[in-house]
Amino acid sequence: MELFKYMESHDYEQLVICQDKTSGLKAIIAIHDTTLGPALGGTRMWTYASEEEAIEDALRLAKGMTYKNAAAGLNLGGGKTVIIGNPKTDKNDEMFRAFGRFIEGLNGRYITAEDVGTTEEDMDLIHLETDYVTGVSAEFGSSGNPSPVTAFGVYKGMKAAAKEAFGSDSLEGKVIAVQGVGNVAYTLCEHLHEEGAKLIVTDINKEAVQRAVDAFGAIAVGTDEIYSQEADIFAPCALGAIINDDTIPQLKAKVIAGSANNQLKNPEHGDTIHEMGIVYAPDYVINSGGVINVADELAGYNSERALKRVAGIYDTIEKIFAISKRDNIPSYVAADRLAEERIARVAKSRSQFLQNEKSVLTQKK
Ligand SMILES: NC(=O)C1=CN([C@@H]2O[C@H](COP(=O)(O)OP(=O)(O)OC[C@H]3O[C@@H](n4cnc5c(N)ncnc54)[C@H](O)[C@@H]3O)[C@@H](O)[C@H]2O)C=CC1
Ligand SMILES: CC(C)CC(=O)C(=O)O
Repeated sequence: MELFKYMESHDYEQLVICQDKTSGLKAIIAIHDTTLGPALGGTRMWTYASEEEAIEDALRLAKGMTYKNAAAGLNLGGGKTVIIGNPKTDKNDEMFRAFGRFIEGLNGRYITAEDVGTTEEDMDLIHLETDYVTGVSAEFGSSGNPSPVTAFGVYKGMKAAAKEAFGSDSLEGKVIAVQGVGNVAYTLCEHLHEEGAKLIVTDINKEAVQRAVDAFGAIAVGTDEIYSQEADIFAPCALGAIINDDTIPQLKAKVIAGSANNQLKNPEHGDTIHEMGIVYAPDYVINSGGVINVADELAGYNSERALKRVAGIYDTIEKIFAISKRDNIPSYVAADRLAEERIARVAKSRSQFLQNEKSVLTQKK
């Protein structure tokens, strides 16, 4: 990859490579855009096939956070970290403390939280070294693990998508195929089951599948069979790039609404499902509940306020469908437009000169 060329073409601000030999930390912090405020985005720990793949993932996910935070109406920019390693075997306390010190060194340009492979306990270790971390334990007056709130937001967004597709937002009796029943999807299934939806689930983890079968009477299917189920709604809650040339022809669902980041393999796949009449709830909008929740910590966490804001994902999704219809564009383009227009408006409103202690006018002769 030609790094500067890539960063320039996607408007990235900064890439920080952090290593600590003692703990084995190998982290990449990507900051995409801080027009709206400091960059907030989680830390992912994953085994990457190469360093290049890890850098690409950090950059891609950071840009996604810029759009997610902007569309959610947060005064925050976009960033993300990936730590290279196996979250089951390669973690140690010193690693997260060392990482916390690197974050502290950025002096508030980047604030972290949980993502795939990291936990509340990891955030608590980071918190020993910096205040620029959210999703830490409730005992520190914080919001804790964001996954249940992400799930609540996905549930609300799915209802808005159901209204668009079926004329009613009731999920009672709807057949919903859920891909991956991990942290977010398990709580999502709780909401769906409570409302009377019929669940079909898959996961590479057999225990996770069994848990959903036992708790919700879900029907278990193989990982390759989930796309072709006779379902009303497909809820991707595991991996990215699962809407692609192979899977689209198999889909029978009229709605795609799930928590996974970067669901469209390429933008063209968003065009194809739009042309097929499938109602797609853009990923970074429907899954923004977690970041809305952790962002609330920055103002002193208030769970009632945060949940009310997360419930607003329903309205944001409705607004995106309205833009999509008005401008005759796919919903993913409508979401991008919403985010980009907000960033452009704020950039313009902040462009006038403001005197501060570094200004030429205040420098002592
Ligand atoms: N946790 C959160 O608050 C947020 C999560 N997300 C996204 O939502 C998705 C799920 O996140 P979590 O539930 O936190 O992760 P998780 O790791 O707890 O759950 C993911 C599940 O997917 C399963 N899985 C992996 N590969 C699979 C495959 N090929 N087929 C079927 N299942 C497979 C895993 O075994 C696991 O049970 C991720 O894409 C994440 O980036 C997005 C926003 C916030
Ligand atoms: C809790 C969030 C900060 C996690 C995140 O990075 C995301 O929404 O993808």
